[in-house]
Amino acid sequence: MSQTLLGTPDAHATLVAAAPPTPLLSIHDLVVQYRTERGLVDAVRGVSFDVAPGKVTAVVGESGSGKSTVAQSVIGLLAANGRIAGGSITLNERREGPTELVGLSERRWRGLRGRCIGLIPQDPGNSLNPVATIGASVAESLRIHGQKDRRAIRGRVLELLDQVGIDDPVRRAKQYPHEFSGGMRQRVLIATAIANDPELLIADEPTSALDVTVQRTVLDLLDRLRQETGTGLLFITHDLAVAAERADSVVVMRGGAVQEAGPSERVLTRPESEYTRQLMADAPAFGNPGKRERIVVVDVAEGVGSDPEPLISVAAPASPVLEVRELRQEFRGRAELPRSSRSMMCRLRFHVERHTR
Ligand SMILES: Nc1ncnc2c1ncn2[C@@H]1O[C@H](COP(=O)(O)OP(=O)(O)OP(=O)(O)O)[C@@H](O)[C@H]1O
Repeated sequence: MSQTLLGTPDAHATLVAAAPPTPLLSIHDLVVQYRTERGLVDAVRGVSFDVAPGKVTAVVGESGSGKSTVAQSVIGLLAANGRIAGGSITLNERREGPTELVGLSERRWRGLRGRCIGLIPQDPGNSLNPVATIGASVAESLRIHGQKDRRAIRGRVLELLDQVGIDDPVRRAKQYPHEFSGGMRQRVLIATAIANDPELLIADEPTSALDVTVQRTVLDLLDRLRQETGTGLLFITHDLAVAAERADSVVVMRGGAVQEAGPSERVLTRPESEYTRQLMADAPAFGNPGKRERIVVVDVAEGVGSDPEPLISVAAPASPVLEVRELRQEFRGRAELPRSSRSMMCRLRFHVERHTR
């Protein structure tokens, strides 16, 4: 007598293997409001999406679309005038299983924040205590979560600094934030965020305050650490090109709502929503190559005197100064401009594809 398909052990194994993994984070129908002089404002209106374990989910959208509000809700750090008015945020926590984050008491948040969810903030300049040494800042995140043994803490701090690529950690740990560059400070903040092996990292525009040359190394570092530790990453960015390069899935937000969500490869190559298409068309380093015009940049010179901006000459620009200014911005995101040789002519040749409207 033939067995039913479901009855065979092999078929069962196949079905189990094919089942999608339980999401690390599930946001369902999230509504967030801010109290303002004009009354209550809905900043997030019914947002739902998941973050898979060990994967990168990028939330993209223009300024004011609600990206940071979602991130702040997930880590329980909404501004004092903000409140979650509806929905749920469930963290599938390694130790305690599914944990509802909406309505969590501050006491429970203190146990969870930093231990289960790490935050990499936007501005490394303002996020470290200026009067604490680098070592003390990283150590603090370990102490908060119960680490008491001074020797173990010191060892772990040095290990973390080394892990995020800070040379000579013994010497560096004794220095203060002002002795570190922006990129180095961001590495320290990443070390702090991963100190307690969180299952979820939230990075809110982690490189937007950094020089373009440093942005890539910091993003590479995040990629490497994520792969090493298996941490899921909720990545807030306005940069679609970065999302395309780094994210497994993308959530496109507009006006506090999700316009479109799915695997980044699909969303950013075959968008279903007109808004995503528009965002892609407007992104300088992104979009439909068929709609681009090629401009050859013939010279880039370091700015001189009171104008530190790079001076860029283009062959046959479609229109004058304004576009050259736009091009400077575009360069920031695309190529390393030589900064060291001020006033020295740098003969560089770049091919820049510029979107034409
Ligand atoms: N503390 C606040 N009080 C009142 N309104 C706020 C507050 N914080 C944010 N908002 C408003 O909520 C909406 C969403 O803001 P949010 O910062 O989440 O957007 P965003 O997509 O992260 O933007 P950006 O990329 O500029 O940071 C905006 O209309 C913003 O003005």
